[in-house]
Amino acid sequence: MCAMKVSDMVRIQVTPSGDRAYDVVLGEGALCELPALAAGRTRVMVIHPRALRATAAAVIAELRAGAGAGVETHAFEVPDGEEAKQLRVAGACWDALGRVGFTRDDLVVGLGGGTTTDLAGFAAAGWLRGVDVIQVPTTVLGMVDAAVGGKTGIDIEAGKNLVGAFHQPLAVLCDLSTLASLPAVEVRAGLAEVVKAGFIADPRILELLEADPTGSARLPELVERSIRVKAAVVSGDPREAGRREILNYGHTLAHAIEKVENFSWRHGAAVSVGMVFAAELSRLVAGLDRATADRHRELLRAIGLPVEYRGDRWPALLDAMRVDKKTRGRRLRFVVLEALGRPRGFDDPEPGLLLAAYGSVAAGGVSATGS
Ligand SMILES: NC(=O)c1ccc[n+]([C@@H]2O[C@H](COP(=O)([O-])OP(=O)(O)OC[C@H]3O[C@@H](n4cnc5c(N)ncnc54)[C@H](O)[C@@H]3O)[C@@H](O)[C@H]2O)c1
Ligand SMILES: O=C(O)C(=O)C[C@@H](O)[C@H](O)[C@H](O)COP(=O)(O)O
Ligand SMILES: [Zn+2]
Repeated sequence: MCAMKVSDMVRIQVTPSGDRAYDVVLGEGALCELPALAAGRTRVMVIHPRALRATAAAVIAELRAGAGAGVETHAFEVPDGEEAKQLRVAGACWDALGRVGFTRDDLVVGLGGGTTTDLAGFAAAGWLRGVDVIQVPTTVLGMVDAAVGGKTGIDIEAGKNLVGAFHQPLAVLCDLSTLASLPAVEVRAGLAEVVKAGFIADPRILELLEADPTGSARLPELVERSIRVKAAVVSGDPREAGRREILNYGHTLAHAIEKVENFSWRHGAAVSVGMVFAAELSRLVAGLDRATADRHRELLRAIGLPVEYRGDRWPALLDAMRVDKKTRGRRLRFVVLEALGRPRGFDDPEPGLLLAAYGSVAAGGVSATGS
């Protein structure tokens, strides 16, 4: 795998205050940096989904060849998709680490999409109260968002990502060649978080996607720009004491949709609907101009992402939003845009305004009493 010519890598530093700095390495062949980073460890556990069984085997072979004879390598397979982010799967990871006698100077590698990196990061955060993890995202969404910034966690019955930890990785290796096998529907899901980065901080992203909604012509640039947005935000506020919440744009409703749909919706698809809703709320409560609000729907639709959800689900969504992490007491909190690139928090919108904003995404009109 690493015998091929490795192109120049882009390196983006994340400097979380109070924690060690690390690089996000981006480019074709970034994975080839893993053996050197793993050298000197006694054990490496590669946590990967079923879909990446062959890639994991190749990574293990590279580690055996390049990390030194003393490194013992293990692979642990987890389910594809959101099914991996469950307590019983985290428990299975910890049992696997226990079986091989994983110690504090050993290394976990999270190889896969955002669900895998969230799970592997959480497993690493919990094991012996924290061991090193290197994240190797293999989806667009994982590269531009999930693997960067140290938010790890799992879902529980009460809601999405409700149990987790902040645990910064040692490095993030975004090898663009791993995206060759990624289905188009997963690329589109990842573009939702790219669009988010565009609206909250980097409007050039929106122009690039408007020119080519598949993103394919300029994917490396889109990924790099989005990582730069995320790296800058999490460096300033790694544990979401304040500003980091802007990365939650569109997510209050998105996480509620995911919960109401029993986690069968892709995260990126839910974020797409959530951003159309948040844009309309922004228009109603924060003075966002109509053209920028409409731009959300137009771009997300052009990409092929959903911009509507069931109108009869509003009561269930409202219930789910009450356990969002931004909620304080009984006050719901949303991220809104005052203008393009100017996000901020907004507390406790009037119920009528929330319902009106939901009207902008409600297929078949809103039914406030629900089904
Ligand atoms: N921690 C964070 O900051 C953060 C940020 C954004 C999203 N997330 C989380 O990320 C998750 C979504 O991540 P995702 O969209 O990457 O989904 P995912 O991890 O479910 O991956 C999508 C699917 O593609 C498969 N896959 C992964 N890489 C592949 C490849 N290269 N080729 C073929 N198949 C491949 C996976 O097995 C899965 O079936 C959600 O749980 C979301 O909450 C976390
Ligand atoms: O990194 C962050 O901070 C984000 O909010 C990024 C989001 O895209 C991501 O979906 C995150 O997992 C949501 O976090 P949560 O704290 O709302 O669960
Ligand atoms: Zn997200």
